[in-house]
Amino acid sequence: MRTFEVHDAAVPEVRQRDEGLRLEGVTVRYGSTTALSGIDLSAPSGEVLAVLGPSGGGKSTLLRTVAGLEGSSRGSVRFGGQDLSGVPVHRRGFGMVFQDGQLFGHRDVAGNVEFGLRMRSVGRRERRREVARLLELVGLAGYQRRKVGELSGGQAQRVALARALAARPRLLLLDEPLSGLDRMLRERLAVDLAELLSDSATTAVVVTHDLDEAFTLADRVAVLSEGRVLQEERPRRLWTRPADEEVAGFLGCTTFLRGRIEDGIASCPLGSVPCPGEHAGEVLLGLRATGVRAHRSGTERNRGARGEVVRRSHRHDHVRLTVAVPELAGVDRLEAVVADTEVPEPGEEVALEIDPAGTALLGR
Ligand SMILES: Nc1ncnc2c1ncn2[C@@H]1O[C@H](COP(=O)(O)OP(=O)(O)OP(=O)(O)O)[C@@H](O)[C@H]1O
Repeated sequence: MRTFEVHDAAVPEVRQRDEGLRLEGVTVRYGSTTALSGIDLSAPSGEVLAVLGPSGGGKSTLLRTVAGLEGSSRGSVRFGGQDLSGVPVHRRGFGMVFQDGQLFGHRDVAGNVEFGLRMRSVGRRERRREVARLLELVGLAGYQRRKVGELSGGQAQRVALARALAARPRLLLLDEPLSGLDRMLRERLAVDLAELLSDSATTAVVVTHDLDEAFTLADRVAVLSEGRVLQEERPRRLWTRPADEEVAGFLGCTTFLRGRIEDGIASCPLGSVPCPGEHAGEVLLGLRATGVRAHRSGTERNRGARGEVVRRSHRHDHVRLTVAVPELAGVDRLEAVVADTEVPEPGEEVALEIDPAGTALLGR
């Protein structure tokens, strides 16, 4: 059985009026499993908060809690200053798109999208125009009369998204909204959706484990793991200044090197990274694969560290290498990238240099 605990904090009503969504101290348990533990999070009015994290971290539970699907909240989930405890799902005025879509099977695509417009008492001609506009937005122009049962999983998900947007909810809750789509469509829709949310100043919470989705859509990103918020930040800042190795690891850093900052430059055995304004001292650098460039030794690009290629794998626009680095203290192997015009063989020696664009400074 699930228990739901909240610790109500006395925030003055005046300050909360335009605050959008605010969670304080939310704890949700399933029997002996604590799915959420003392969550403090907010999505200010008009902003998109992405909640990112590994599988089982509590993302869906968080969304369901905000939606009111978890039963009796007791006051620390608020929207626009209003305490939502006791407010049932259908009275919250929130739009939801969950992974399983949940379309009305007895209505066609237009009937589903139209539903939200009818709720807003939009006239017939305007409804038709709006349905067409929303279907075009989600890449389903002309699908009005298609039966819901004849849609692919990804198409159904897009209809669910159009239906939620049609209702112009005061808060939009999206659970992996683009996960069922192929890469091209996902990228296009993420950009369109970001634009739409921003133009309509919609407040939204997007739950995802996809970094691109989170960073395209969000004004702020929260990293949730094992029911706790590890860090909440503006996307760019989170990307370049993750709090610790766990967050950095989730954001793609695979190698960690000790370095030192002097005069706004962080130096480590692989090279240096400009970091203007950072105070001098020890630092831990997190390197993504794209933060280490490899060159065949014959090209003699630098006098930095060297390593031996252990493995290589072809990606769509570059080749990724696993490189053994006996010279580097504390690191056996690291991931590096190499241009696909100069791919070394396994066993070959490569020179390594740091690419600041793929690095992060931890704990700053
Ligand atoms: N109905 C349930 N009964 C018991 N435990 C549950 C239930 N739903 C979720 N949990 C547990 O709560 C924790 C958080 O689950 P949740 O589904 O919120 O994670 P998630 O981050 O959304 O995962 P995913 O990315 O895999 O969807 C997990 O440990 C999960 O096993």
